[in-house]
Amino acid sequence: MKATSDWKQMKREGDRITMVTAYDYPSARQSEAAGLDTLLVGDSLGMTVLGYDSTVQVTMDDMIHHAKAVRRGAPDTYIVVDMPFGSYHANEDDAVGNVLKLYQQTGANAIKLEGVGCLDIIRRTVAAGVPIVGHLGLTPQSVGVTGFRMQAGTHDAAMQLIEDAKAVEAAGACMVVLEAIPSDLAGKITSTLSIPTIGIGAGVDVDGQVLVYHDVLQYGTDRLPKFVKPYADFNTAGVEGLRAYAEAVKAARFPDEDTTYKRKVFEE
Ligand SMILES: Nc1nc(=O)c2c([nH]1)NC[C@@H]1CN(c3ccc(C(=O)N[C@@H](CCC(=O)O)C(=O)O)cc3)CN21
Ligand SMILES: CC(C)C(=O)C(=O)O
Ligand SMILES: [Mg+2]
Repeated sequence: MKATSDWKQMKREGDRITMVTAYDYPSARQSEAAGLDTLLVGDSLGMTVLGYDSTVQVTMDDMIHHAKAVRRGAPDTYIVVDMPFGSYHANEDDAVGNVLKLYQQTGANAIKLEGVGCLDIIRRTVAAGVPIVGHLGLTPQSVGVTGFRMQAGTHDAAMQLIEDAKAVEAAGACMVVLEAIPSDLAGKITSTLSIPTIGIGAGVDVDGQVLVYHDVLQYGTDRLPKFVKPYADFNTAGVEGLRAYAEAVKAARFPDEDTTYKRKVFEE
């Protein structure tokens, strides 16, 4: 398993960091078998596996439930878990308590928080011993304010994001996710920071990439964000498999010899 101290070293050596989201035991098992450097139990699980229209409805209990399953499926992979909406903005003491709770109860290796409004929480939880990942650019928990669209598209907003990224590093984060921003800005931030940047819709000039499991594999998703390139088609494979199963049942071709217990318990 990677350690938090490995991330900066990978950046220095130009060894690109691979990350994918995982939400449950089977997706975690597959991701570990595929050799991903790190997994993210993203609050995007609210959309991909719970069917909400945003991540805002996701709770601490949801994150704990899913993260524990991911840890069981990927015991030897570095796991980052998202703090959900509402768990770190009401007041700082509760926020710190919730970070510690998520870290302690799930066996996560790091906890991720969105935005630049939580610098004190990052400082306090890193001081308490929790590795923290930042997340800037499009921060989906602010969908009501920003929409799901590219961020920092003007020179001023780009300059601000560079300052925000420096502040997140200075607060003690060990990595930062950059979501849906122009690639030249992501490149600038990447060369400015000594911690790795993990891009999603941030171009190739970053230190690593993250995508949503269900997007990479086309599993239960229909409309994909602009920045997604799918690498498999679970939708087609799944529907074809289920249709074949239903047809076999209708035609009494399933169950067959091999899938039937044949011990006789009644006299002829
Ligand atoms: N399945 C999934 N994949 C993701 O990458 C993802 C989630 N869910 N849920 C949480 C956020 C939301 N994300 C999104 C969703 C859509 C766009 C998108 O396609 N934006 C378009 C339309 C912009 C507009 O409405 O003007 C774009 O071209 O940027 C971007 C990020 C990224 N995250
Ligand atoms: C898209 C990534 C960065 C995320 O935060 C999530 O999946 O929740
Ligand atoms: Mg998230």
